[in-house]
Amino acid sequence: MSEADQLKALRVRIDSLDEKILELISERASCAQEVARVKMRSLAAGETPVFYRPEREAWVLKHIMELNQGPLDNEEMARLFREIMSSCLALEQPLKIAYLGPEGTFTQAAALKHFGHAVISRPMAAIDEVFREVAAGAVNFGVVPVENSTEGAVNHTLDSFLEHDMVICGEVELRIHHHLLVGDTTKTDKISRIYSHAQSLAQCRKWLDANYPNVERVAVSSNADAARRVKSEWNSAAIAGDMAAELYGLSKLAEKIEDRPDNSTRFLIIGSQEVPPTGDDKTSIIASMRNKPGALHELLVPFHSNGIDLTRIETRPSRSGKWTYVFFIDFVGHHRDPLIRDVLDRIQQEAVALKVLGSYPKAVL
Ligand SMILES: C=C(O[C@@H]1C=C(C(=O)O)C=C[C@H]1O)C(=O)O
Repeated sequence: MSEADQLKALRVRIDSLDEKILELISERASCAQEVARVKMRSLAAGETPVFYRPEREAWVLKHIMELNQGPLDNEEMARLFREIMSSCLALEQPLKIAYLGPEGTFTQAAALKHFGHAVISRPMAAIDEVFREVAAGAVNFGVVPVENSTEGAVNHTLDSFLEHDMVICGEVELRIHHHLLVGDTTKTDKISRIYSHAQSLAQCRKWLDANYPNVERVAVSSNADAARRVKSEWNSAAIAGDMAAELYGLSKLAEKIEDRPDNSTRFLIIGSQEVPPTGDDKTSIIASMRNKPGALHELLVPFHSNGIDLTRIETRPSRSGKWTYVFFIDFVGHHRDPLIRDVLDRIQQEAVALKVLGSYPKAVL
């Protein structure tokens, strides 16, 4: 067979597969619509339906990854299913998501990675505003950064948990690649100012020291904001990610300039919905202890004696007294697991205050 004939035959096959995929996706979407009808029918008076089920979505993605035999890798396949589920859920109810904006931030990328693209996403000017928007019920969920593998905790987010009653419903992890971006009119040999968010400047500190030691580094409210400023200034550059580069039509003078190649940020999904166990969950708590010797030890012993895996511990000033602290702790397990309940009961006896921020499926993607 000639090359042209072979290609023709393959394209006929692809067309027929696409038709089958189309039919199957439509059938799947109809099932999701039916799920919505069933949920509506069994609603008690005054009750609002819950369409979004993070624990179910985590299971679907994991199931797909287990079944997948290639040639697409697991992450790629799960990403496709993530989008199918997002569109199916939007038929039931399009989710409204507030995120730390403006458009083009890594937090927006995290929101889309977690929920897929079929959501209504609203950029907020500050982390606290995301919390307030969720608390006011103006959106279903919020997305905020909580820690970076190079720079550590995002304190604004931790402190916001002290001020708002919020449930953590999920987590997302995103590899963060930073680029040095310039506009069409930038004179690249005359750059005298580099804009970015303070976290991003810190994540690229060594690269900047080596390549632009004498250039002023200006911290702005987000790296998308940095990218926007560069558009109209011939002597400045921005450090930002792909989304911001695309959004503001900037080009990359240098790519992947983060000091650590595994630079990642973890984001939290905040809302008001408790998530049932999936068998592969994490829990976040805030505990404040009496200000006495051995307080931290007392807090940690119950975890150790029950063999619970702590994934993170962070300390912040409590704001209720000078030199008193609260501990933010993440660990593996769900607060409904009997073992975890036992640990929490033991901590409760020693702590001045204990707040379970939420149990949620471990990030799948
Ligand atoms: C279909 C459902 O509702 C939503 C859509 C899902 C999907 O498309 O697979 C999964 C969970 C829910 O977020 C359901 O509850 O099963």
